[in-house]
Amino acid sequence: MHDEVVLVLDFGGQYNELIARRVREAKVYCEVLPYNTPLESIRSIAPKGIIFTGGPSSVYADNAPYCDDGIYRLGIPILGICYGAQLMAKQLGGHVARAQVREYGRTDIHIDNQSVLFHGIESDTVGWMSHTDYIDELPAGFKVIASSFNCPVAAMADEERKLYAVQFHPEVAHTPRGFDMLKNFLYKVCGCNGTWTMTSFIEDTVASIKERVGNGSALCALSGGVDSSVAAMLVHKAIGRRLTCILVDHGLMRQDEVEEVERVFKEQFNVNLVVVDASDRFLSKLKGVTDPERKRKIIGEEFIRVFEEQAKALGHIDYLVQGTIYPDVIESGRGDAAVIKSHHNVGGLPEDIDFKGIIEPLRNLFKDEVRKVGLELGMPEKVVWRQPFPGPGLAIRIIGEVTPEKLAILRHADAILRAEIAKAGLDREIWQYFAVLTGMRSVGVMGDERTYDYTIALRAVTSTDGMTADWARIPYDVLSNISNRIVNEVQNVNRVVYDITSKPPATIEWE
Ligand SMILES: Nc1ncnc2c1ncn2[C@@H]1O[C@H](COP(=O)(O)OP(=O)(O)OP(=O)(O)O)[C@@H](O)[C@H]1O
Ligand SMILES: O=c1[nH]c(=O)c2[nH+]cn([C@@H]3O[C@H](COP(=O)(O)O)[C@@H](O)[C@H]3O)c2[nH]1
Ligand SMILES: NC(=O)CC[C@H](N)C(=O)O
Ligand SMILES: [Mg+2]
Repeated sequence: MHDEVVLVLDFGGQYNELIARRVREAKVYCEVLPYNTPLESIRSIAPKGIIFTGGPSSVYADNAPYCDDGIYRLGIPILGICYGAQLMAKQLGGHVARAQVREYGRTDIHIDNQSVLFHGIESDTVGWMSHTDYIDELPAGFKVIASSFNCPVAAMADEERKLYAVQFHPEVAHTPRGFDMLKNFLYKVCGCNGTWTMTSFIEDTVASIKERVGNGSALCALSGGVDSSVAAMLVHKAIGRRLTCILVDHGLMRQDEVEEVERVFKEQFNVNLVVVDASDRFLSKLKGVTDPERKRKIIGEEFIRVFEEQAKALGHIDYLVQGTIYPDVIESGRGDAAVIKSHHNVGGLPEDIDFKGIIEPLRNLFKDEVRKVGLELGMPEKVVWRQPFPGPGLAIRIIGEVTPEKLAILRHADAILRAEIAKAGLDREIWQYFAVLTGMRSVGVMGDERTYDYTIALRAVTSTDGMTADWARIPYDVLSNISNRIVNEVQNVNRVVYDITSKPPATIEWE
């Protein structure tokens, strides 16, 4: 279906999808596959090039992920990054050892810009490093094409066989010429033309949904968020009125949210939309539960049960559509990556699901790419630029047990925060902003009387893809208005604090 494909083989790095996304930014279609994908499958895809990602293992450790070494004889250009570079060295007869001096972060490197990989780049540049091991002996046929003070083989190449390896990470923004290096690999080494665009993504996706669903029907879990709205539009383009959207009111939504989503969807889009009030059942399942991962799993399971019941009520439904995107997948712990939190729609999914299959057209994209698709589909800016809201809703913004009383407090505080941010004109600049009910109580004085009430935390972050984030520098005056209004207007709150941690080491949500 695609005239040029590049494969990214996944060896378990946290940020490896960044590589795929850079490839797409260079207008080349790209897929991420597990490191142990059989050679026959790779051959049948006939990629123009292959990129190996980094990963947490050492190549000489037991159980280190190894790909089939026949891959080097396919005649397909390969670029190994970090762990991927070390693996290439090891498998082709070189040697990898623990480095005397490990390198983390910004590192000066000297490159040989005669090598195609580095064409057009000044010979003294910067590479972002993150490694404990290094290549201490080259495999036969390779030469060094970059080095740093502590790392003699910061990059190596066998230009004849079109095999390249870099110890640093060209995919991160902190390697300033990294994108140019990747483009050299794609265009000059692999011979890609860069013809892929978001329009072709839409065409291909719609075509493949058409083929998969055939004459069948589908149910879309629609939250009103940008991911599920874009997913719904793509499926709607493919199968029209055979799609029904279900919005579950789990009682964990923000103030007026259900009514607003219902209005926008009924007015703006010609889709079947059913709103299900399931608040009682979610709240009763969550009663007494305090562990964040358990909350997430309970909500994930209950979502699916509601979808199954609705599917039965509607008659015959084959597929469930979800707006899952890549960060949901990676943080839930895919392949060799660590579990950070179980996103309700991935790690929180139950094992037995009563649908023929799940359709997730956005599973490989980042949020900002999803927004591009939405704009391309002509969706209203209001929907496309909506701030993200997690499926488990306010349940993961109330630390500890979720109760109707706490929900009422949080909803009110959150509505004030959102109104003040909008009033200050900051809603587009800040990626996500919300209130958290910390579950902590402290002493205050109001009207000369002692109070012992809850603390609300404000969380506001800037980000492009939700994978990393920084706390937003909200002007003090705006913070002050928010704080005054919350303690004055919300019952049972006597203190407001502002969360000033980035991600990592914190995450955006508190649970
Ligand atoms: N209340 C809900 N009713 C139905 N489906 C939901 C609900 N909340 C979440 N989902 C499903 O779970 C998926 C993941 O939720 P998530 O919050 O990541 O995406 P989103 O709501 O579509 O977009 P955003 O991240 O911008 O909020 C959604 O795309 C949707 O398919
Ligand atoms: O649909 C979702 N289901 C979930 O279970 C979930 N958990 C976190 N998020 C959202 O993902 C982004 C990253 O959040 P974290 O830094 O808290 O992991 C932020 O935008 C979060 O709001 C979720 N979205
Ligand atoms: N970021 C990486 O890929 C690290 C590779 C390997 N684990 C090392 O420490 O050298
Ligand atoms: Mg959402």
